Amino acid sequence: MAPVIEARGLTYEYADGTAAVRGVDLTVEPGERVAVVGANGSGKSTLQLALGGLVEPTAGTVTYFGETDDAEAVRDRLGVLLQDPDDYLFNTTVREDVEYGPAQLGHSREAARRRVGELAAELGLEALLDRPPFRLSGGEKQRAAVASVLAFDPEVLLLDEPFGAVDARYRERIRELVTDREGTLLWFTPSVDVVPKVAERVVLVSRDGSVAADGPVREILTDRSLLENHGLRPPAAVRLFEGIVERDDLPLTVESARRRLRRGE
Ligand SMILES: Nc1ncnc2c1ncn2[C@@H]1O[C@H](COP(=O)(O)OP(=O)(O)OP(=O)(O)O)[C@@H](O)[C@H]1O
Repeated sequence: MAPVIEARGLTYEYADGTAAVRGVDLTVEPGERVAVVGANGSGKSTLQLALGGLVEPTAGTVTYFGETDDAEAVRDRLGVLLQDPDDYLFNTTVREDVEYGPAQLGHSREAARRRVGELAAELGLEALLDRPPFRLSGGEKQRAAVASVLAFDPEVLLLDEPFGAVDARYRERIRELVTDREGTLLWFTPSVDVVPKVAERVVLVSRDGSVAADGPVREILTDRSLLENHGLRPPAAVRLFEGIVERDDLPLTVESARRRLRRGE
């Protein structure tokens, strides 16, 4: 099967000359779960826009499904969640916003309603569906935006900081909704702690917008000097056990660190 996304020499410069993405080569295979991590301002959001076909690259190419360079031709297969939930919520009610995607794709009204009902229950939006989106809190807006992207069940999800202002309970729900589904995932975030739970591969973006490293989660998240050189640090569980157990044995999540402590290893 052809790669879902294949970027070659992908570069994006803003009008003021800021080169936010530089010469990125990235191949994402069907079903892969990739976390794109990097410090604030390293270019993750811009990379997401360029990979999602929402900005025209200044140089380089992005090919989708081995078929086309035109993101609009595959728009219904890409679920792009931007960092700012206000970009999604433009209808009179939250319900209309969440139903918008499935309706655009010609799903039956009944199927759309059912899917929206399921997502609303999962994401605690039921009481909010008939409210205007601008009356929601930051975390509620973020949950509604996540629901609107998941509602049309795209083959590829490109999520920029989907946790945003969301509290711990709904973070867990969003994480489950996203990882329980089949399909390809690109999760863009400056916080590495969530990465082992959502991805098996990490792309580390350098402050100059290029790719500094691309590899398995364990290899990258246990490399303190690599992460520190790029403005990040290892996850809490790694920091706790660093120097106490071998690198290959480091727990990557707090949950596995806790299990380790319980067993007294
Ligand atoms: N509209 C714009 N015009 C000019 N420069 C911009 C614009 N938007 C972003 N930038 C710059 O591009 C660079 C990359 O920004 P981007 O938002 O892609 O980074 P990021 O890694 O997503 O950051 P964060 O973790 O803070 O969300 C930064 O230097 C930023 O200041």
